[in-house]
Amino acid sequence: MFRAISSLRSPLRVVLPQTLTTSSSISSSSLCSNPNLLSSIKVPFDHSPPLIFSNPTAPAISIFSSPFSTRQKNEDPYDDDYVYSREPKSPPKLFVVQPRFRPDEVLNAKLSEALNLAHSLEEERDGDFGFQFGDKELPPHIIVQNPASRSSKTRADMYFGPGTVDTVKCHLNAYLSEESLMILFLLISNYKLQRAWGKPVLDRVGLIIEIFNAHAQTKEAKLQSELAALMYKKTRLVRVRGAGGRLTFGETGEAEVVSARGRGSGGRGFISGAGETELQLQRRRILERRNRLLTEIEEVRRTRALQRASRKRRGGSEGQGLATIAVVGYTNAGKSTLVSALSDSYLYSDDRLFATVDPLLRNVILPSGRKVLLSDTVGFISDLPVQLVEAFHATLEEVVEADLLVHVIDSSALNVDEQRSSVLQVLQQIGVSEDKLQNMIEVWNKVDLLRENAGCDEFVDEGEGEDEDDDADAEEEEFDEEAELSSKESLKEDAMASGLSAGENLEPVDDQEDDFSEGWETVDEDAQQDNVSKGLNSMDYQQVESTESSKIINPDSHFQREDVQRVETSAVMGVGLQELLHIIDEKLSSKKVVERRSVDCFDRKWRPPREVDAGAAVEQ
Ligand SMILES: Nc1nc2c(ncn2[C@@H]2O[C@H](COP(=O)(O)OP(=O)(O)OP(=O)(O)O)[C@@H](O)[C@H]2O)c(=O)[nH]1
Ligand SMILES: [Mg+2]
Repeated sequence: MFRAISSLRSPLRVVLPQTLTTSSSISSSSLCSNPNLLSSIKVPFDHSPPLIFSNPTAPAISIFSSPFSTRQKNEDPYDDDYVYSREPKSPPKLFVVQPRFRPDEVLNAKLSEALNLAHSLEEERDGDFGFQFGDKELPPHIIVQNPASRSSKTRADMYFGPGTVDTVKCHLNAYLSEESLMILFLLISNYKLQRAWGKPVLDRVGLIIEIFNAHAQTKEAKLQSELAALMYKKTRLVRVRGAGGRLTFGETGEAEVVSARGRGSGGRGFISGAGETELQLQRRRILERRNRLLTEIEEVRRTRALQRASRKRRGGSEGQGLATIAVVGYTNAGKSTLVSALSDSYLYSDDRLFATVDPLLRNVILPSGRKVLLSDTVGFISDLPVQLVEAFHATLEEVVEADLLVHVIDSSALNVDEQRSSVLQVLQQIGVSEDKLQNMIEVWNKVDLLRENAGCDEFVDEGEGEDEDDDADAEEEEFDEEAELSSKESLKEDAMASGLSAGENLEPVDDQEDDFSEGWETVDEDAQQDNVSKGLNSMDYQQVESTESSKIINPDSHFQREDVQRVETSAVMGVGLQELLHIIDEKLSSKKVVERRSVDCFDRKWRPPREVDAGAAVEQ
């Protein structure tokens, strides 16, 4: 069977406009004074509606909104919506600031991913997105000098040197309206940059978490995304020592003490505490909400465990357990498309990154007649935010507990090696056993694009799909986790209500002893000046190092094993699917299948990998 490849929708491929790649060499003064220069830089952007903050009725929780600017003094601290919400119908405008990397292939891969991430942020409505992904214009972007080059002009507090800060500001003023947001990749968000640029600054981690929030549909995914957003927010609360040494909170320098909570008069005419500061208030609320979310997520986790056990008991036609195969891989590798093709069912797939946030199970009948479950799950990304890994505990446990893993790799990706190694690292870090990693099947997907690039317009379909009877018998079964959860909801709500009314799980806040500022990021401008001479602060280095290192980790160094079974597929063309099903069949029936065992993968604190190669090539 012949099929034309040209009919396929190819994934987003970013071609860097020449004007952009040279933009970092434009001095800020010449840029600001020369309008022609500005207009020569291609900044495509539509006039989509502006972001609206603080809509108290909107259910979506956003980390975009700043606690500094949207704090409502009289809000009910126990109101679930106290964490600032935004209007879900308004996808934010983003402007991407991409530090330059060498060589150009690395820069292209990083920029492509950055733009794709920024592009992917859109609220899902009624199970659909407002725009076709391919119809959207790329967000405006600029490439700037990489601060990791540690030039003498680099400022520890601003991350970038003053020239770069000014250049970016000129672009922002020229292209973005007041409501627009900006995203800054590869570094921590920084309130001083926010102040300098007059825009909220969001880092890559924050954007990824925000995309999860926007794309989550089921209750489970929403809970976990919100938890990740909360934890991200918590680490971004800052206290600043401003002029005169006075401690203030956030960019606007609001007064620190905001309530009398924590003051103990004891009726004896003296004050024993200084009151609750804005930081303490914000942190206390985050912790309270976190505890409530954790309670609900724990319930989800228990329900999932029960469902797994019941699936296991139900068994297949020959008495074996109903095996679960987790389909894992980098985001956009084609996992959902593959699961759809194998199970002859429909799963949402799109070029948007993190199109799938809610895990789904599909029935598949293997060539031997054995029935198994394919689990389509959330995609990974390099330097996966720790907040997400920790919050998505319940979802990732499905991967850890699966009988077999199928790793889908986008063989046409610019940075395919980096993507592959990132996934392997995440799998290791969430607690997948070494045996399971060895037994994993590697699916090199999108081979049609490789062949397309090699100049072939068509290729022979190897006949997969001709024997459609096998698949036709595959009874589609979607495990509606929501429905199964609903029967438990009343119980859960009762438990939560009683727990909260009894004050359990809430941190005490009555005494001065409970100093909620402990462990908070305190920015002391004097101390920061010391860091200027040393270059960037340690957090900045960590971010940069981990990002730069991710491109140079040799994926083959640790995972190159002769027995790793690889199969080439094109999920959209139906190529390689039968071969894959046969391999799954063999693996499950052979003794190689690793015994299911419970691994508590989150006992230890997960941290992003830090492999650094001295050969990292960064522009100096
Ligand atoms: N050309 C080509 N495109 C493919 C193939 N498989 C998937 N795609 C496309 O790649 C894009 C991403 O596919 P998905 O199935 O959503 O990828 P995913 O891994 O589930 O992505 P996330 O859920 O976002 O992690 C979609 O536009 C698919 O149509 C393939 O074999 N060839
Ligand atoms: Mg998917």
